[in-house]
Amino acid sequence: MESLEGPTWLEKLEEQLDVDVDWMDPEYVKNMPIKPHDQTSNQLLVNIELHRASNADLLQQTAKELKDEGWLAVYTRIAVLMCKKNIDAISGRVLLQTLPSKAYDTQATVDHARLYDKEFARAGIGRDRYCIKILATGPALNAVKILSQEGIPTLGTAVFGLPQAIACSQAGCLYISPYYNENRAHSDLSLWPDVKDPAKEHPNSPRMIRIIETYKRLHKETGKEQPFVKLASFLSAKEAMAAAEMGCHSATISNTVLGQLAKLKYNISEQPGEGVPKPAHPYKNSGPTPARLIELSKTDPLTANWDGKLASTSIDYLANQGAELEKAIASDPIAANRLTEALKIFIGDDENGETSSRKKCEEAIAQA
Ligand SMILES: O=C(CO)[C@@H](O)[C@H](O)[C@H](O)[C@H](O)COP(=O)(O)O
Repeated sequence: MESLEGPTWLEKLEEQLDVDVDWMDPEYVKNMPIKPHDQTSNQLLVNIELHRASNADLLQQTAKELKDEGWLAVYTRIAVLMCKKNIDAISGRVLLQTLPSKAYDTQATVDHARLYDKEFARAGIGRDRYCIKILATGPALNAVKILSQEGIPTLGTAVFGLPQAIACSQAGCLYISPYYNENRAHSDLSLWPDVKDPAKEHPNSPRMIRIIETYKRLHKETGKEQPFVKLASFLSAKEAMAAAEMGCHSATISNTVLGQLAKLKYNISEQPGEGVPKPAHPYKNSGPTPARLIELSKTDPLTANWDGKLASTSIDYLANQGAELEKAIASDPIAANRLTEALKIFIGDDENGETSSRKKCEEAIAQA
């Protein structure tokens, strides 16, 4: 008979890394079985909240206040106020993303992040309780460089390979979010590599391990802080467990996968591998890659005939508006295609993402 004692997968995972909630509904967040660290989001998730009946009055009020400043002012203020509803239910930061439609425009990205900063300050949320998600393109990471100098915390997102991760370190990101699965796999499961032992068999694990090993090395060699790896885009509970074993600092997990993790009883004999209890700091005195995963970093199942060469940490990926990063992304079909798809999905259409939110805010302004 199944034991009622012992932790759930979710409780076990929280012992090994920081669990974050990738969902903004305040009712959900405050009723979670564990207190999450960060509350992340993206344009799809903000758009869902914006359309909830429970936020209709807040939207109309915000539109009234800011009707002369345009839709982005309304969007930014209400997104911050929707995050504020969760701030007491989490122990860490709330995260909002700059516009995906401006992912190749440095100045527009700087301006939008500064606007978030202003709105967070107005809402009484300090720089230690929020973080701005920025798409990891060459021009947008140049925006991060400016924002880092101003003390605005950032997360480089939609990271699909080592060059983007190194560029995020050079720009001064606090976090990065590599996507374990490509965005399209969430709606087309034929694109999902649903393997038995994700840490070892998921084709993206080698890239994750290379990023973590590179940050550990850079931390040791330079003494400089490196971004913490917050893995995103999971499709199953076992993938989230794999994030801990691979050595990620945190995992941002959708309400669906969090629900699965909370239902499963943890039994080590059924796990292919196991993470270690979370260290005080991910890179200071960090342990090695687990022995059973060590060979992975020499492979790249996502690249046919991979030459085994690691992206160099001495290249300045940010110079000339991020020209070297753009070159590196263009030469890696996986990173290039997945980044293009992520942008397309976040920009969205009449029903989803930035485009739908813009329409909703413009309608609210018209009625104000
Ligand atoms: O990157 C973060 C958090 O930093 C996530 O919100 C990330 O956008 C998502 O996990 C992925 O994009 C997958 O989300 P979705 O396409 O299912 O909404």
